[in-house]
Amino acid sequence: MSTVRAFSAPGKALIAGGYLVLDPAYNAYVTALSCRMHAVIESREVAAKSKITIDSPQFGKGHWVYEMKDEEFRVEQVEGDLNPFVGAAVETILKYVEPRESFNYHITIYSDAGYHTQQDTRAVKSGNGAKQFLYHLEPIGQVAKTGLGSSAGLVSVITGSLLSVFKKSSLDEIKDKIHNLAQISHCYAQKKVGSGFDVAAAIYGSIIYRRFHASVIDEYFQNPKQEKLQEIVNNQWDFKHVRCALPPGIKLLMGDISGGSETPKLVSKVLKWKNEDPNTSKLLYENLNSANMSLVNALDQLHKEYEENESNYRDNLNKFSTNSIISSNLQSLVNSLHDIRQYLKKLTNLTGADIEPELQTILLDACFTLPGCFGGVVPGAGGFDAISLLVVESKVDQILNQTMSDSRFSNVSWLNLHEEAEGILEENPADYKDLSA
Ligand SMILES: Nc1ncnc2c1ncn2[C@@H]1O[C@H](COP(=O)(O)OP(=O)(O)O)[C@@H](O)[C@H]1O
Ligand SMILES: C[C@@](O)(CCOP(=O)(O)OP(=O)(O)O)CC(=O)O
Repeated sequence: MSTVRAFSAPGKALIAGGYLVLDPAYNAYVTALSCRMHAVIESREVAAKSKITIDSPQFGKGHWVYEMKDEEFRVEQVEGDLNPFVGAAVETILKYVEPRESFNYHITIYSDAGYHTQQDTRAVKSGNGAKQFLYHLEPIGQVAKTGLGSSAGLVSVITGSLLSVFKKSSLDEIKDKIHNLAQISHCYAQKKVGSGFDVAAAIYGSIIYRRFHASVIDEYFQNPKQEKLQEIVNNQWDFKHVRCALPPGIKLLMGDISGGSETPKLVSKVLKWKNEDPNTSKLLYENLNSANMSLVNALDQLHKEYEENESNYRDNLNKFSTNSIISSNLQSLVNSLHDIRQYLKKLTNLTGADIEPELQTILLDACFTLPGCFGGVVPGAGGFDAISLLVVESKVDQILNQTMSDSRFSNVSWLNLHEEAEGILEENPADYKDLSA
């Protein structure tokens, strides 16, 4: 195997399952996006001390060096500002691998344009033209994010690339271990055990996801010993990641609202209400979950319909987009999106958390009148960040044109994204040459 290898992992949109996914009783529907985080890893001549260097040339001060200190596999950062996600990924992997031979790995990170604002950037293409990335002047912490899960992608590609080279493995052989390690590192960097759907999507791609029990990771945080880490990472975790993808001809359209929301604040409001009113919350969670599962079921039925009779399926999509007849499976899709919104609106009113605030309600109602639109939701934690629509693919251009001159959509920027269902992938290192010059 070549000494240079490259990997990429996708960003995400949580289409259904926000808040519920924090509880291992419920499933969520997560779509992986065409916006990906990349890592190019190279083994360099070994120096006096074993070290890992990470460069993120698209951002100011994007340079971090970590040295391994002793036989305990302790890591010390010797260059760069604090980057908790990079630090946690490097530290955890070394503790897990216990490398006995000296090493000097150099990783270069590249992130696709969708993760961050595109203002004040310069585009740079790789030598062979296969990849293009935007370069910012500011350090990463000062560049506005879009909420597609940059830290989950980052931790996943750093973990994936290092474990692949240390173990001299292909991704498929070690994917579950990469997942477990990335979840642990991401939780450690965030100082909390979240639902982990973003890391799971970065590794496994578009998935129906049910979370692991927080105790799996808590146990290690309480006893952060090497043996414990190895035991936990090598164990089979009790969680669900079943591959999924949108049915053919149906496209996810994401609109950036650039209002911004703080997920932790929204989550704490919802959890407070849930504790204070267990009966009402239980009922609402159950109803919201039924609507979420109706969406999953409708998408599944549409796949089956496509496999059984493709021309009939395409005909139904056409009829829907020209506003005449709607087939029963497409009607179920419309109904499920509508129901999800009703329950998220209830959650908004009962908790006081701006999950589907009035402005988003007005916007989503307007979106429903667009040609070929099945409906839409506020993804993830909701708020003023974004909207996600499911639309007939052949109508996308018309939607983009129509909304450009319609004042109801003046605060929406349609994102240049689509579903790319694949999780972490090995890439061709030649596609990244001459980027960081
Ligand atoms: N391209 C990158 N290079 C280096 N660090 C990055 C990069 N992208 C993200 N990060 C790290 O992830 C942090 C953002 O994580 P977070 O606040 O969880 O946002 P997101 O919702 O996009 O995951 C950044 O402050 C930085 O530490
Ligand atoms: C509320 C949640 O269930 C979903 C949040 O989804 P987002 O996609 O909004 O996530 P961030 O990128 O971290 O803001 C919290 C969770 O599952 O961690």
